[in-house]
Amino acid sequence: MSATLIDGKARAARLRETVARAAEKLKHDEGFEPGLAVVLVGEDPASQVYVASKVRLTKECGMRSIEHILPTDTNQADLVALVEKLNADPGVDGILVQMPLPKHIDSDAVVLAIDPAKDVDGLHPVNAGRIVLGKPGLVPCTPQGCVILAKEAFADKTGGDLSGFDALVLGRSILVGKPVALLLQNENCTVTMAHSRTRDLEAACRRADIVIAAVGRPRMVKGDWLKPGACVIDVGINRVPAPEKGEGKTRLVGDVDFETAVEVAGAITPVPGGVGPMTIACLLANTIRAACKRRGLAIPELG
Ligand SMILES: NC(=O)C1=CN([C@@H]2O[C@H](COP(=O)(O)OP(=O)(O)OC[C@H]3O[C@@H](n4cnc5c(N)ncnc54)[C@H](OP(=O)(O)O)[C@@H]3O)[C@@H](O)[C@H]2O)C=CC1
Ligand SMILES: Nc1nc(=O)c2c([nH]1)NC[C@@H]1CN(c3ccc(C(=O)N[C@@H](CCC(=O)O)C(=O)O)cc3)C=[N+]21
Repeated sequence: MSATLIDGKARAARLRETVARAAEKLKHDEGFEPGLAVVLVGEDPASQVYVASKVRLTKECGMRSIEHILPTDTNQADLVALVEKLNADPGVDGILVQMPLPKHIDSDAVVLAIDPAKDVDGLHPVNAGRIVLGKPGLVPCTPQGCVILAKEAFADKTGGDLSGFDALVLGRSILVGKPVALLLQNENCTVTMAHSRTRDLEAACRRADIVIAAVGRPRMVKGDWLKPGACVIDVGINRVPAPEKGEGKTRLVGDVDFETAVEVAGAITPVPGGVGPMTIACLLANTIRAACKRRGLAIPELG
């Protein structure tokens, strides 16, 4: 049996369409364009690619993109000063500081400087706390994307309701693992969080109806670790050598061994074309939400 592919690229395009419609309505009814500020420090090539697609898609959705590209040797005080300037700028609705930051900068301090109302990455402790409490707030983009894709996989069976399913989250980072585990609990899943000290990872995986893999280890999760029919959301973005494409060439693979997993899973996200595009679409959706909330406007349903 071969799993159904969960098409993150198509799902993200649909979400961006609703974002574009909401942006157009804000422009027409309220006379403003939501603005997203992206801050990139240094010249990490992967980060440059992500920032470029964020900028392009922000504009495509009819929103304003404000880019700040800073040299690697930017000091922490200058970066925090820029964040504070963006906090105070009424034309800026969302602020994203691309991670990872250069080693000499304390990224916690930078995230803490972001106004929680403009924290479209959902990384500020205030927004992290809101997820823990199950209260509305800005939800981190990748975890949000994972839940949307899991719901998509169960659309036919349960109408997208995830209640009662056993979910295994592999990885416990602040950016992905922890928040996705909390979101799944808020969706009434029974959640297990696994990490590098988990004793029997394979057995934990085999019990799960939903597996979220966010470890950063290329193709770690094998097909025979999965319960037949499981829904597999592969967050991993790993660039590996691809000599078959030519000398020095690389390709992207996930944290799941797609070839064996696709034979056992019921539904699976590909890499690329799975969670990655959802992350950016959710960022744009968060920008609309932040723009409305800050101005006391009703937050539109974005799907
Ligand atoms: N698609 C997207 O939009 C995004 C993709 N990513 C990708 O997702 C992946 C994870 O990212 P991120 O959460 O930031 O990574 P981190 O490196 O911050 O966290 C990795 C987690 O995996 C756990 N882990 C590492 N090795 C093992 C192992 N052998 N067995 C079990 N658990 C292990 C770690 O455990 P411990 O805590 O014990 O150390 C840790 O909790 C990466 O490939 C990244 O590129 C990330 C963000 C967005
Ligand atoms: N403050 C902050 N917020 C983030 O959300 C954040 C970050 N820093 N740092 C790095 C990670 C990584 N990340 C991705 C976004 C899009 C794709 C994406 O669109 N991927 C495409 C392929 C892209 C390619 O070909 O390289 C895909 O999977 O189809 C991947 C990864 C966001 N992150």
